Amino acid sequence: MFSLTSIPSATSVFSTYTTFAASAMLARTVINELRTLTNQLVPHQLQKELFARLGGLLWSNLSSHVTLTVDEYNGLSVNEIYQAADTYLGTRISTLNEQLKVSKAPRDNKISVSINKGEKIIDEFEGIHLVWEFVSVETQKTSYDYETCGQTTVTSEKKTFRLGFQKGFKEKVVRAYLPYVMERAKSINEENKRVKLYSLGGFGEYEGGPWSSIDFHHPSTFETLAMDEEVKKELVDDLDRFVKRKKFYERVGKAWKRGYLLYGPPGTGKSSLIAAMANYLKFNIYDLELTYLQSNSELRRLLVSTANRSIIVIEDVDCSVELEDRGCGGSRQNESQASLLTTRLSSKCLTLSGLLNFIDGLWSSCGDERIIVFTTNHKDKLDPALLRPGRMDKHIHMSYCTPCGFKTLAFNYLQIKNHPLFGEIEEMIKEVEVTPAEVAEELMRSDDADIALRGLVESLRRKNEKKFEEQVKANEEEKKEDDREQSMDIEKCQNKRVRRSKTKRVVRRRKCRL
Ligand SMILES: Nc1ncnc2c1ncn2[C@@H]1O[C@H](COP(=O)(O)OP(=O)(O)OP(=O)(O)O)[C@@H](O)[C@H]1O
Ligand SMILES: [Mg+2]
Repeated sequence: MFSLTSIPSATSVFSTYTTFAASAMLARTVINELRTLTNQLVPHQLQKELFARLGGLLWSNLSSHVTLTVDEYNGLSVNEIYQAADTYLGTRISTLNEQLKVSKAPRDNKISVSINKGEKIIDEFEGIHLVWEFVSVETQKTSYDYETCGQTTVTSEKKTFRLGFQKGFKEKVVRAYLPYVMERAKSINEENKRVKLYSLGGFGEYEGGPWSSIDFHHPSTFETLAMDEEVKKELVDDLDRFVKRKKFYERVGKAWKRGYLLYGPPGTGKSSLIAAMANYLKFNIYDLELTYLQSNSELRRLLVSTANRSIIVIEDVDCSVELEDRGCGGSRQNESQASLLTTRLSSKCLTLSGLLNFIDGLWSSCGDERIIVFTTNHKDKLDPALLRPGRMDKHIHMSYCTPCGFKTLAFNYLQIKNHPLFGEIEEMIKEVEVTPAEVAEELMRSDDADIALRGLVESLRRKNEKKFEEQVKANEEEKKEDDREQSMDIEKCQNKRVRRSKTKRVVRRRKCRL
């Protein structure tokens, strides 16, 4: 991965010092002193020149130091240390670096800055002074091209980072500093990561496996989500705790997995909440359509090919599988029919709780964090086994819009925190069942807050009237039903009375005969 080159010591400006540590300390002190002094007296351009020369002088003259060479490629495979260094050093560029490169990938949001050939970056780690240098060597290869029947010249660039430090720290640099650089690079990459949406089927970039992906640009975040503030905070805390608990899950011997069941009427934000979770954690989303599945082995293959730090989503779980007891073994005969769920195309039984067990077994062996989310509009239709405690870790109810939710939406869509119509709207929202999606639709109708809010008041009023009419109708129906039952009762009573009087007459006649 990297090679070690010992550079022989040359005549040192610090030759009076016998230990490397002492000379390094002195060097640092001198540099710092000079830095303070020159900051006050010497112009910036001159400073750079001075430090470049002094740095070079010190490094080449220290009694002994080591240079680690980190090539971009290790044979045919990429060198992860090179990649990590490239990412990490992007954050260590100082005002003294002047030869910089900038780049931006087509779908990236950020411009990345890196050092150019020959530039040096100074770093400090637990008292070790380190100098990184970027080296790039262009090589030209001439070969015979059979297509053009002539010579072609291919230019390739061999990129390397050289890391110099005092020899005595070799162990510490390899064992502590480089892992630190890799760890930092990982979190920088996570911060800049683009979330991807993976689906089964044929859209997006096909990456060789069963999933194809597209960049996920859903704008939903926890700030824009209209939901009970307490539930929201609880969920964010739960996610934070979950991602930090690798050791805990290892200790208790459980798969590092968290399951959420989101339930509520259409348009209350279940899918938006999943998007907010993915954006918050920077986890990719895998949209698992159970109806596509042909067999359990296919399910296994799909789950195995999902990457770690991801959210597996099974939407509308009450509809994505058919309820059947066809093809199930004897042991399943006792289970309620509702708990037997088979995929449409499969003749094998697959219960959702079984699916969870299956996932547990699979993921406990790979040790990476996964989240699984089920959504449904009808919690009551779900497999009771799935609702048992311990199956899904959290059940989250996405409700109709609340006054508080309305304020969040008004801020999202109109950037307002108050308005004379707010009071009236909040009162109406308490009375009417309106989804956040419906409120959002009204608020989107105009950029003018007055117009948009008046439109919302109107639509809430219409909804209220409709609700009132429906209520009146329902009351009338109920009354009709009551009347019908009452008249049936009267009829029954009359018939009974007739029967009873007939019986009495018969009894009287019998008595008379006696
Ligand atoms: N709670 C919410 N907060 C913010 N916006 C919301 C919320 N609920 C719905 N919306 C808006 O309505 C649109 C539809 O919502 P979404 O798809 O998240 O609802 P859903 O509950 O998943 O519905 P379904 O059950 O039909 O899948 C969203 O794109 C968003 O603009
Ligand atoms: Mg949805």
